[in-house]
Amino acid sequence: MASSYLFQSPNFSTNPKLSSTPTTLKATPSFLSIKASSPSSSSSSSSSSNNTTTTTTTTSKGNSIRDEARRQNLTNPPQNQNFSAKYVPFNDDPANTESYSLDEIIYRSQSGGLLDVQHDFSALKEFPGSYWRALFDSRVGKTSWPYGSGVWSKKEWVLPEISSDDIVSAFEGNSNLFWAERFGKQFLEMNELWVKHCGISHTGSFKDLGMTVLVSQVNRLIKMNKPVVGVGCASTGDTSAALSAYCASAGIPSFVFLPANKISMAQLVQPIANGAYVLSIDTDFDGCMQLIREVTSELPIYLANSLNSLRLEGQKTAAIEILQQFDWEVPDWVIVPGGNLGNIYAFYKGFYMCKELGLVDKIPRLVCAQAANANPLYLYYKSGWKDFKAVKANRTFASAIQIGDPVSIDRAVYALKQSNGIVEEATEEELMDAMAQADSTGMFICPHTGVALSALMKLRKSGVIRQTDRTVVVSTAHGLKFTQSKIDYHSNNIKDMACRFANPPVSVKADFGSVMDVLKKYLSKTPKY
Ligand SMILES: Cc1ncc(COP(=O)(O)O)c(C=O)c1O
Ligand SMILES: N[C@@H](CCOP(=O)(O)O)C(=O)O
Repeated sequence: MASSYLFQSPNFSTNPKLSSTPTTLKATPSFLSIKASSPSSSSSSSSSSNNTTTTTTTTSKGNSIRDEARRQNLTNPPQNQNFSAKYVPFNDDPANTESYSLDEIIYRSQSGGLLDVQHDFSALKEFPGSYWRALFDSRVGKTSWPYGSGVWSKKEWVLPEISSDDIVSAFEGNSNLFWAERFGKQFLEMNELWVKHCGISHTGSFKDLGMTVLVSQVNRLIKMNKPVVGVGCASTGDTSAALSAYCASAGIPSFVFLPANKISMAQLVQPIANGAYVLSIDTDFDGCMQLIREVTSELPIYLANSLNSLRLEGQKTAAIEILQQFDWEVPDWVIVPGGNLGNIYAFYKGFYMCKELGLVDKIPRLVCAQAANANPLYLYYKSGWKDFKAVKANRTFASAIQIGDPVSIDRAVYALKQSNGIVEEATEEELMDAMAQADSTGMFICPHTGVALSALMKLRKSGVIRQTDRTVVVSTAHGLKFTQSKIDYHSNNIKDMACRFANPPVSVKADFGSVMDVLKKYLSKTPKY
């Protein structure tokens, strides 16, 4: 290893106040050797792979699913050996031959532009679309390693060359495509409204999909003795939660830069609990992003934000999953809340690959929905794509998308242009009302999904999205991460907001008469079902 550093572990006081626990800790250069691992445990079987030893848990039958995968030679099925992928400059002149192995540590092209993971389509095209559909369908709901994961069930299209032994997975993906029957009918007069619940996931957001890929590749790099001592990110909460969980699972150190007091308590506690080295920095997300870019260019800490195109390889599988869940029928619209703007491109890429490789014959139109308080893409779109300006992102209840200078702006513009897409925005009142309305129909969504639903309501009202259009709203995080925003709303405790759908609890004395009085009053006003 070229150079390595030992970072002091977070040293929290015994009775810490959560808001003050992440502290600025000193990094002390020293030597640290990280042992790459498979998520592993103590017992019986062990094997050698490259230069490290992997120990795996045994099942009652004596074999772990990892062992079983090796035994069945699923680790590198012979038909996969022709598939490959490499980094190329994003959306560059096809005549440019610049490319890099995925085993290189590189985030930008020679010209400073974004990179993209390019798959060898000619090898993938040797198999017809029907082959891929059948293969992917055959893996859903299974426990075979690693294909039981919604991401790794598409391994050949994600990281075709990684050994299954190196994969770090929580069997993420395969998330619910929820038929939002009541919301669709009641508020939009639509029968075909679906919510892709990417937030019902291991760490409660869609970030798990990308992070399993990135951390798996890091695990491989460490096994190859590449100079990596840990993985780092700037975060509005969800990226750091996913990063710390996957790193903890693999025994790899993680470093997270959080904007102080700008993320929810539930999100803050996730990396703390998973043992990440957490820096709470007195700036906003864009400031943290700038810092992590500088730090990762100086220290052998691998960058985990979506600037790193590996992440998008995992995230794109949510798009493939949507098609799969509709039996390979293509919806008319897919609406995605946007912040750093990697995900909108990931969705485009997933749909594009399915079309290009013959699984479907078209792609849906994409909508990217932004909070009006952090809307650089929306403003760019409204200028006719003439004038991009980063903005200072203002506070929004959709705190995970409080981003003013998105790193993937070029990817987002490309995805929207290629899909005849649209950008919409939602004010604070609109997004909070939409979240409350959705919750009142049995969902429990995050404010970002409120942004996407609010965009849908506007597009329905203007007639752009029609009553019969099959529409998928991507729900990006679990509502339980954002309970404070719901508490504020339902307590009517938000300045300058009517909170029209607030449903505050009723305080009542602990006697039968008082309880009966309030119930009778309520029932006399409530419509009968
Ligand atoms: C919950 C949630 N929704 C939406 C987004 C936006 O995704 P992207 O940054 O890829 O645009 C993020 C992160 O940015 C997020 O954490
Ligand atoms: N919402 C994100 C912001 C960073 O986005 P990334 O996809 O570039 O990591 C977060 O949760 O941190």
